[in-house]
Amino acid sequence: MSQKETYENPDLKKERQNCPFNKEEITNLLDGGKEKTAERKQLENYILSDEQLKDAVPMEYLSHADKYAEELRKACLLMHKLENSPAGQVPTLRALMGAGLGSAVLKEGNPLALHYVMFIPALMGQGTIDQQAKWLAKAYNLNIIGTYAQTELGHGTFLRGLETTATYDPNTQEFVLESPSLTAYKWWPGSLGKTANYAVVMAQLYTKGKCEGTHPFMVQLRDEETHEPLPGIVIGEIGPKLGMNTNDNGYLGFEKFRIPRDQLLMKHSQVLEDGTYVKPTNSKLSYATMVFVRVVVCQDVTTNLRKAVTIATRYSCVRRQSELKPGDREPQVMDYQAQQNKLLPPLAATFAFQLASDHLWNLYNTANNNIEQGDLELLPDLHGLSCALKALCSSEGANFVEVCRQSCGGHGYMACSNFPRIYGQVTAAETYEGENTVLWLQVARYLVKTRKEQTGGLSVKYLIGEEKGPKTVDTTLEGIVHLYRRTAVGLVDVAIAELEKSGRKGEAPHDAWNHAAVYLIKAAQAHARLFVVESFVNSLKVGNLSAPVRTVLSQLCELFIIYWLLERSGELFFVRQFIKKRLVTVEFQVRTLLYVKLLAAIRPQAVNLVDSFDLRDEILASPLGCWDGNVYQRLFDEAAKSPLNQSSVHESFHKYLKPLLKSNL
Ligand SMILES: CCC/C=C/C(=O)SCCNC(=O)CCNC(=O)[C@H](O)C(C)(C)COP(=O)([O-])OP(=O)([O-])OC[C@H]1O[C@@H](n2cnc3c(N)ncnc32)[C@H](O)[C@@H]1OP(=O)([O-])[O-]
Ligand SMILES: Cc1cc2nc3c(=O)[nH]c(=O)nc-3n(C[C@H](O)[C@H](O)[C@H](O)COP(=O)(O)OP(=O)(O)OC[C@H]3O[C@@H](n4cnc5c(N)ncnc54)[C@H](O)[C@@H]3O)c2cc1C
Repeated sequence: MSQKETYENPDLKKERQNCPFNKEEITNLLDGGKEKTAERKQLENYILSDEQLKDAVPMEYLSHADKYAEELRKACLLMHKLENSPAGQVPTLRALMGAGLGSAVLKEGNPLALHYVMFIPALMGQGTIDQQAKWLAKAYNLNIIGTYAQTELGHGTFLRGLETTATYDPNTQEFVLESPSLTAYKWWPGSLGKTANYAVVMAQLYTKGKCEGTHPFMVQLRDEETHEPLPGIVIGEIGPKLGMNTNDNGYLGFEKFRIPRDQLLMKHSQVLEDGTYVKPTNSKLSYATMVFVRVVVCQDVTTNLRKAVTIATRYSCVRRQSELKPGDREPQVMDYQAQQNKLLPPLAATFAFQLASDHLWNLYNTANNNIEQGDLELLPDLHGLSCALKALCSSEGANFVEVCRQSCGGHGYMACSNFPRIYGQVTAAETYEGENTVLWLQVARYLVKTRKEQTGGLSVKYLIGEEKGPKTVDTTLEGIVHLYRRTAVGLVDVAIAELEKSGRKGEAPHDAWNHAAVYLIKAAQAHARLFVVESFVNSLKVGNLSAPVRTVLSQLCELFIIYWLLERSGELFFVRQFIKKRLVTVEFQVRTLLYVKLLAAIRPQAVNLVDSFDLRDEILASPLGCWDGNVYQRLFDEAAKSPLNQSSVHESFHKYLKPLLKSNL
């Protein structure tokens, strides 16, 4: 453990005794190997021991502007620390940008995040070699700080509807950027409000009088010395949000703002000096930065979920409430089956999401290397899978975080529990980088196309040809996975039947699509769940796991896939064969029995499992989830920090309350 205190709550101590598996083995598995664990720990010691990176007062008590200034101070200090990092610059940067180590220092949001997460990836993915040579070193050295400015006040989802224009002027060989209306103003880009002085801006490219669609442009926004907005740039911050308040999301307008021709990022398409437009091999290549972030979001959400589950699980073993057996001592709330039903599925989900995200990350790297060589074959599968997993992990993740909060009763509602921040971050991921419903519909488009044309990538191969496998109840893991597969195929077929029905009624394809949306979304979600479940089951078949670790992970895997099946049992009714063979009822009864048994089997290992995540107290940032379980003392200590507790009578008493008390109303 990273920190062993002298005090350890006796209930937690008991939970940790006789752990049947080696926690470190799971830690290493999640980190990606023993060396990676050692590297992470070394890095955490390096960063978290720096007194200057600690908060003097909890962020909640600072004003909006002070919060920003304080997080920016720490973000800049972190960047200085990169140079001497024991783990090397790149691994340190990665760790600092995510929901793990970075969030222990920058709790309200990193004002430099967009620079690393989108601006640099956009330069790499969209810039030519020459453009990269010109800008990348400056960006890496932090001589310039950038963001990704795409969304506008009027349009975020519908990129073809963006209004910002970049019109080529062959006389001066410049593009003229213009925001033709209020709704054309960029709105939302992170770091834009106060931090960034450059941006990759997505705008409709006009040349020779023709619109060629949205393209990425490298744009300087602020003076490199004074940081004042350049003439023709209207810029500001959009104000407080549900969470991530120091990411300084901003707005941006252009008033006939000119940039040189070579600031169109021209890796995939070009505008020649005379204004001739050269098309990309695929018009969606300009969307590639979003694909990258969707992949990363899955990992980030998983880390956040791990934090929420650790806090709720430890607290649930410390918290004693009510009566289980009449007259007995109040039990740990974790001993209620109802509490296990809340917390063990999200615990299992952390493993399921991580394994699926690992698969997606591998696909991303392979596809990206191929794209660099001009081979776009994997692009549709990458787009389909990244949309599916981003939408699934963020939506399920946000629901699970909220359940974790509720499982901590009143104390879970305290800001210091850290649930509000974790929730704020996870639910943001349901919206940014493609609103989830919109992404589900993109996935459905790919599924329908695959099923109809009988051709598609690896993740949709099961939709090609007749499905095989047992048609009766089969209680093995393989049997359950097959049930997921049949449900996913069945729902795609139901959606296609719905589309065809509307077609026969004479509806145009776009109307038919809109009228089948409920079915299409269900099909896309079933597909995403199938992928996660298959990844979990297949991952347990390979690898050098010790028998005790394999046992507990298999239990979690089984629990999770049964949990989802029961949660979504309604969808089985859409698949006609299941009803015909009365499969639904049998499935439901058999699985519920097994599910309840698994809750009881995993319960004794819950604390050991979250311990194996090896999340330091600074990362959990919650009195409820600390390793030592000293919950009540820590809650008291947090309350003592409230400015309202710095005097016994607040000055407002004399100003307002006393006159009221004396007024005899
Ligand atoms: C820290 C985080 C900070 C946050 C930052 C942000 O939020 S930044 C802001 C984040 N903002 C957002 O995320 C905005 C979300 N909106 C979007 O991404 C797009 O507007 C859209 C994808 C919804 C539709 O786009 P559209 O109307 O242009 O397209 P269409 O529907 O007509 O489909 C045509 C074809 O293109 C295919 N295809 C589509 N995308 C891709 C792709 N990436 N790759 C490959 N292919 C792709 C699609 O499959 C279809 O193929 P088919 O069937 O013909 O073979
Ligand atoms: C925290 C945060 C950070 C962000 N950071 C950035 C950033 O750095 N850079 C940037 O450019 N943008 C950023 N964004 C913007 C973000 O990408 C958009 O908000 C997002 O893509 C959703 O677009 P929208 O706001 O236009 O929603 P809308 O599309 O207006 O969604 C409203 C509703 O309409 C529905 N809807 C829309 N289209 C369809 C459809 N075709 N079919 C069915 N339903 C539909 C949606 O499902 C939703 O329910 C950020 C947003 C947030 C919240």
